Formats: sequence, structure tokens, C-alpha cells
Amino acid sequence: MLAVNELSKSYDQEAMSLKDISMEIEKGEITVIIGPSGAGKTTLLRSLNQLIKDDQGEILIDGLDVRTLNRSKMRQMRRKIGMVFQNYNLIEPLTVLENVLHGTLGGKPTLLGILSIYSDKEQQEALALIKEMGLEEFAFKQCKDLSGGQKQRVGIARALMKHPQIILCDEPVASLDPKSATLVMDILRSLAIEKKMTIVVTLHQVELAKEYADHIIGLRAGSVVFDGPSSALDVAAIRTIYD
Ligand SMILES: Nc1ncnc2c1ncn2[C@@H]1O[C@H](COP(=O)(O)OP(=O)(O)OP(=O)(O)O)[C@@H](O)[C@H]1O
Repeated sequence: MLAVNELSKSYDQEAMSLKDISMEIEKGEITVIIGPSGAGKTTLLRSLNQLIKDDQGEILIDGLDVRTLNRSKMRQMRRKIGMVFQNYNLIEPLTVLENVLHGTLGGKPTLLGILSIYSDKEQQEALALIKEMGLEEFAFKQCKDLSGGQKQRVGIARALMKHPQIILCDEPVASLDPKSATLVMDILRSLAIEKKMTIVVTLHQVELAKEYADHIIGLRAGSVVFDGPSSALDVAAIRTIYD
């Protein structure tokens, strides 16, 4: 469903942040990208939906190279992909419901989006997702009053409003306490298993990666140094990635 072939990226034409990355990511699985700080995890994740451009190689989603798409095809492709961010990227003074409804903006004609006009169906769907995330009682509260873990669950509900096939999560639990982190990872796991979504997550915590990943990619200095199931990530593999 998602394949990367010989992807390279340099921000400054000198140092290479990604070097000939190739990998295959399966539908219905959680793929976790791990590696030390500066290894290229965020660069790789953001290249997948072309938030970072000027890279070389191929990124195939459903067989289409996203690097070669024109504007309208790129818009269509981006509708298939939801993003979840470390710092949540919510509009803090707005309510949980309003933030989740914003997830539909990518698929709306601009004027309706600017006016924040949402149909009854969209509102019902947003409320159902809020309930699914265990946030029913917060639907009409401002996001600024939520905990980090609650904010991240709003971020996931917002991503789900587009009905994405793929969810890219950039360090989604880096700012959370262990219990909140587990809750967020449990949600991502159920999206992969029950909704057959393709989930790609960057993580700093090796233990969480081993617990939740079906597939782990280990990056070091821009290169893939491990690619396998989480059961294969042994001490020697961890050393190769981090030492
Ligand atoms: N906007 C940028 N301009 C120049 N260099 C950049 C930029 N963003 C990242 N880099 C460089 O690219 C390399 C990979 O960075 P990236 O942020 O992808 O790593 P990472 O593995 O996500 O790190 P971290 O775990 O600290 O977030 C690093 O050497 C970094 O300095």
C-alpha cells in the first residue's frame, strides 16, 4: 500500500538527512520508525505526504508516486492521509467539537471551510468520534483546558474526520505520561486492527515500539539499519541503531 524506493533528502545540498531509504509498509499494521535524535525520523514521515519536498526517489501510495502528482491529485492523495503531531496542533481556544470538525476542512470547498459551515451529518460524526476517543464529556469544552493525553485524542479524532486510509503520527506520545501514552497507543492499535488503517508512528521509546509495532524501521544517520518485525528487535539490533 505504501512503498518507498531509494528515497534521499538533503536540506542544504551537503549533509544527507535521508540516504537511499527503501521500505514497504503494509495495510492494517502499525509501523514504528525509531532512531536517535537527528536520525531522520521526522524527515521520513513528512516526506511520505510531501510536507517535506525536494527529495529524490519514489514514494508510492496505492502504486502512485506522490512526488509526481499535480496539485489536484496531491489534494486527493492527502485526503487519504491523516496527520497526528507531537504538539497536537489544535486551536486551543476552540472547543473539542470545533477542533474535530476542522478535520473535514481539507475536503471542503474553501468558502464553506472559511465560514466553518458543517452539516448535521458532519457534526454527528464528529460527536461519535469524540465518544469513541472517550472524550464525550469534553465535547463542548475548550481544548486549552484538556490534559496532554486528552488533546492528543482530539488530534486523532480530527485526523479521522477525513476517513483516511493512512495515519502518520510524529512522536504522538513524546509529551505524555506513561498512562496517557499507553491509551493513545491502544487507540492507534485498534485503528489498525479494527479499521485496517495503515499507521506509521515515530517514537523515541524502544519499549513502546516493541510492544505496539507490527513492523519496526530503525534509522541511524539517515539510513535504514533495521527493518523487521518487533520480535526481531533484539539487543544487538538496538545497539546497531543507537550506539
Ligand atoms: N528544516 C531543516 N533544515 C535543515 N536541516 C534540517 C531541517 N530539519 C531537519 N534537519 C536535519 O536533518 C536531520 C534529520 O532530522 P529529523 O528532524 O528528521 O530527525 P529526527 O530523527 O526526527 O530527530 P528527533 O528525534 O530529534 O526529532 C538532522 O541532521 C537535522 O539537523
